[in-house]
Amino acid sequence: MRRSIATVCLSGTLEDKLSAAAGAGFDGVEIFENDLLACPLSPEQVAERCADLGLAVELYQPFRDFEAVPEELHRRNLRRAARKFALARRLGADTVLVCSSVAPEAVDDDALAAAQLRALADLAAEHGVRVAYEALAWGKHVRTWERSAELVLRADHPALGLCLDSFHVLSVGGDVSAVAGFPAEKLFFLQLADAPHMRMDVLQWSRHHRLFPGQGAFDLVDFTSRVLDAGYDGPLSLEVFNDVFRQAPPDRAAVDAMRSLIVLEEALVRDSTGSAADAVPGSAADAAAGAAAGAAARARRFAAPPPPASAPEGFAFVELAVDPESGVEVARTLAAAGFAHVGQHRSKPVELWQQGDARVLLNTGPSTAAGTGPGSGGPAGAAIGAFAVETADPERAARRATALLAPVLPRTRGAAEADLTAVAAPDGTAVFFCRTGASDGWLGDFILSGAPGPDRTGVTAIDHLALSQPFDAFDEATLFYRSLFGLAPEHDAELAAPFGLVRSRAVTDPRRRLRLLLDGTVLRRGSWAPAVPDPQHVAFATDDVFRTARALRERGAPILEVPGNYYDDLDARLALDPGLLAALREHDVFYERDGDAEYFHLCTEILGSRIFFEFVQRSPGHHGYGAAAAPVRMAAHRAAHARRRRGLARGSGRVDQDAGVQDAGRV
Ligand SMILES: O=C(O)c1ccc(O)c(O)c1
Ligand SMILES: [Mg+2]
Repeated sequence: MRRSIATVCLSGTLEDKLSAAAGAGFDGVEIFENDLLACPLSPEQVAERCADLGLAVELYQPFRDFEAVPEELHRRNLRRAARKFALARRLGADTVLVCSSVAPEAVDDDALAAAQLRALADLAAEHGVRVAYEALAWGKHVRTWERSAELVLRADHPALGLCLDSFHVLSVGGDVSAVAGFPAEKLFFLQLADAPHMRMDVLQWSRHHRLFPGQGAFDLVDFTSRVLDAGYDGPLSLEVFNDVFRQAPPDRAAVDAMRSLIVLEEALVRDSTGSAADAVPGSAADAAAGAAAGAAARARRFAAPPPPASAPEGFAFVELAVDPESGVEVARTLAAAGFAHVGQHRSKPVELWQQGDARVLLNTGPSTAAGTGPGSGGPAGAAIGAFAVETADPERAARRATALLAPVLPRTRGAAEADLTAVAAPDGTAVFFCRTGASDGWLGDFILSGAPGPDRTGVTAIDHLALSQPFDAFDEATLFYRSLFGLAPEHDAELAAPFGLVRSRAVTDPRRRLRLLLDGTVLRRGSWAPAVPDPQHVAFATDDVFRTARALRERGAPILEVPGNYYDDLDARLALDPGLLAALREHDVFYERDGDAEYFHLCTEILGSRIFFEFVQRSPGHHGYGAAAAPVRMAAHRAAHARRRRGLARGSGRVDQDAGVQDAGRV
């Protein structure tokens, strides 16, 4: 099926948008009126540009406030429509979108609405175009797709059909199951948009917060499959009004959009591998067989899906880009946590440190990270440059990543070194796919100088990585990490942090082997900024957080000091055993409880410019990430940072009021 994108999804001039759409591989576009009005090219030149770029002009839109009005206004509306139909022809578009009226003059009269739509369709046919009629969720009288469908049937004209837009249906809790009975030849256009659940005015929600499929909370697989199974065979067209995408680089947004369609199509055909012959009698099995048959039919209409995700087994390693100064501090802290320097890369200035199954690479050379994110370029100061996902089939995982348009990073490697593919995540982090146990695996690139020592500090593995996301890239990053590894969002939190709201979203695989925490600001940050911009952290799992805390303290690691108020509140809220409370307080350990399941975490101060380590002890039933304490932690990091800058010792009390402010954004 053809893949299309509305120009409203992308930032820039019409020309920017068209080249971005073509660059991402779209087959066509919906041209928005405002984009055309502001464009110096004539409609013919736009048509020519689209043809040169290999883009079909699938639709021109929107034409507003047409139906069910007094006769005099109807005549004027027809004149207006004639101009737009002629324009659509000049653009090479054969379909014009007409959205349901919001005009105060519109009356609640289906017979009148249908008659006027029929007149409109007559006019369209004279111009050689069609009208796709769409119910806006906030239309004056026509708000549901069912009502727009009734009008289309009642008007009964071959040049009049339906435009279904997932947002207008799903935002108000509608569903399209009844579309199965609607004539397929009148299904003219399908617009797809996702959105997060929000409780707000539906127009505002639609105009500001739509997302590409897979980035929000709507069930677009169900929605789209019903429309396709009803016989729709036009393009799948993304129509996303989003304040962030409107200011994001259009080339990247277009790739993000294309990735969302590839993943949606994959989900639409996924059942096709389930064989109907395996079905046992019974209604559930019949339904499953029906779904499988539907998916098989759909599969014939789509390009081949990407190779399936290879289930993640965990983190093979995390690589920290460090400069000589921060490198010393990071290494010292790792050593305090019981890590040993167990290997040296054969050709690069990269050290391998290990404790339990937690492996950390310290890279003092050029960062592996892509040139796009905050971890890239310039002296690292210490940042997460890369991480590697352990999987049984790293080659397939890499093929999936490239099929999902993840940029492959150019890599230099010495003779006989492992051929690892790395792709760049939207935040610039390099992502590798590995099989640690393999004879030709990545460990072979290191000269191993010994096993991790018997130094038991409790650290067993990497629990999760927290990656801060550039403001523009949060939703893109969610989709990227989800789709590459088959992860799903587990938690969404909005934290009232000291320097503004922070979004925090955890994504993980069904077995919770790979946990990623994505953080970003809710609003673009101004000049008032934290002393530690965009901190990232590596959270190590420990089986005894107090043992880890003691080891760190004895060896002089910079443990983050937690304010006493935090523990007083903990006591008030949870009525903890006094012994436990005292231990938490003594060791600067944060605590969270979910039913009987507990989560302990302790942090270091910032090492270098933006990373810190966290040590996490979770009971098996706890799937959180310490969100409750995050604002306290952020303030504590700022306090510690300011104190350090002033050369003061831990516990020296109040922070210099100016320290974090005047040097905001710098270290
Ligand atoms: O917000 C709007 O006005 C608008 C316009 C055209 C559409 O296709 C749509 O879904 C919404
Ligand atoms: Mg629409």
